[in-house]
Amino acid sequence: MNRVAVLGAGSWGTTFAKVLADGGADTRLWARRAELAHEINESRRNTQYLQGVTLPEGLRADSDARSVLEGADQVFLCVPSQQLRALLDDVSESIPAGVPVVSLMKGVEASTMMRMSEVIAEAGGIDSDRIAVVSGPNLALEIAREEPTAAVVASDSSETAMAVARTARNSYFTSFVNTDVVGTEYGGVLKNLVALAIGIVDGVGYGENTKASILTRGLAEVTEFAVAHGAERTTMHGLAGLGDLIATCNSPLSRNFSAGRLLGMGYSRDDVVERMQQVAEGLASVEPIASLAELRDVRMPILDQVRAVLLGRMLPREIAPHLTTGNEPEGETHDF
Ligand SMILES: NC(=O)C1=CN([C@@H]2O[C@H](COP(=O)(O)OP(=O)(O)OC[C@H]3O[C@@H](n4cnc5c(N)ncnc54)[C@H](OP(=O)(O)O)[C@@H]3O)[C@@H](O)[C@H]2O)C=CC1
Ligand SMILES: O=C(CO)COP(=O)(O)O
Repeated sequence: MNRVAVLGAGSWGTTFAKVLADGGADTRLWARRAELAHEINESRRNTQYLQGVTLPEGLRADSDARSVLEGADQVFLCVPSQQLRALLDDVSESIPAGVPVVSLMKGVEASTMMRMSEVIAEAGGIDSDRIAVVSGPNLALEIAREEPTAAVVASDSSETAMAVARTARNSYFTSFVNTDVVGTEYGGVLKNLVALAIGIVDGVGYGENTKASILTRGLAEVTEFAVAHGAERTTMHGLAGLGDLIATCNSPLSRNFSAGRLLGMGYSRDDVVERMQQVAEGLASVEPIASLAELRDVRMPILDQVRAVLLGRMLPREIAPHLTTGNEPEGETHDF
């Protein structure tokens, strides 16, 4: 039996730990607060993050990361992206040698513009063929309720991807594999920005045409960005790209959609951050992704507009009329 460690006991870390335990793995979950670890072990609940969900017996929580990591065959990391480096600084020496290290996160590090797999390689000193990333249409609460779902596991090494996919599989959760780490990661990061945009127009009160327009143009924008950074185009049309856009962009379960909705209702960025109970990664990704887009000369009109709303330079209700780049002469804008 595989022994696995999941670091981070928020909504996704806890859900993914349940996925692994339900797939037969002996699963240890690190919760930074001892009282949360206690609740998980004693009542099989994580009431703050997963209301109404009963956690399996094969999952044990602990607030000591070192004992969670001891003897693990695979390690899964799931804290907010801005916190990953500090976590690795603390625990990387306790990660067993040679085992796969897997990112479940969907952000970039704002200060370095690095993807999570890059932070794992740099701060954790882990070889790229041991690193994997998981992404896809994976709203935590739906999976915790055991609704059938698919994800993608990507690694430079197909052996690593397959080993992780075999562990992250059970009666309600399926993992597909690929070797496009860049595309799989950027799919998860970039759909958060489109979800913010769609949340904004939903908050304004616009209907389905506006949202479908942004989602479809969002896919084109996200694809151009990811391909310019080395992703495979096909990845963006798979689970980690289109799949995650569809799941996230119109679901009240999405924190990014919900944060966008608050912006659309007129709350400021600071108000939104204060009101969010959980991490909305898109808020911290806007600036680094805008900088990366500029570096590769990729035009991202939807991102630009989300950024303008966050900076208070554009009214939320002004987003929709500028779905194309806004600068081309009439007749020179193309769809795909
Ligand atoms: N929720 C979802 O549906 C999905 C989320 N993801 C991704 O998973 C990642 C984690 O998100 P999610 O679990 O949803 O987030 P949550 O907001 O639900 O939970 C965050 C977790 O990180 C912990 N944490 C916060 N700050 C720190 C810190 N400084 N050091 C260590 N731990 C910290 C929190 O601990 P505490 O409770 O003590 O504050 C909590 O356990 C994100 O990148 C997200 O994009 C990916 C797919 C689906
Ligand atoms: O990544 C997710 C679904 O795939 C979760 O989205 P949010 O972080 O917006 O809740």
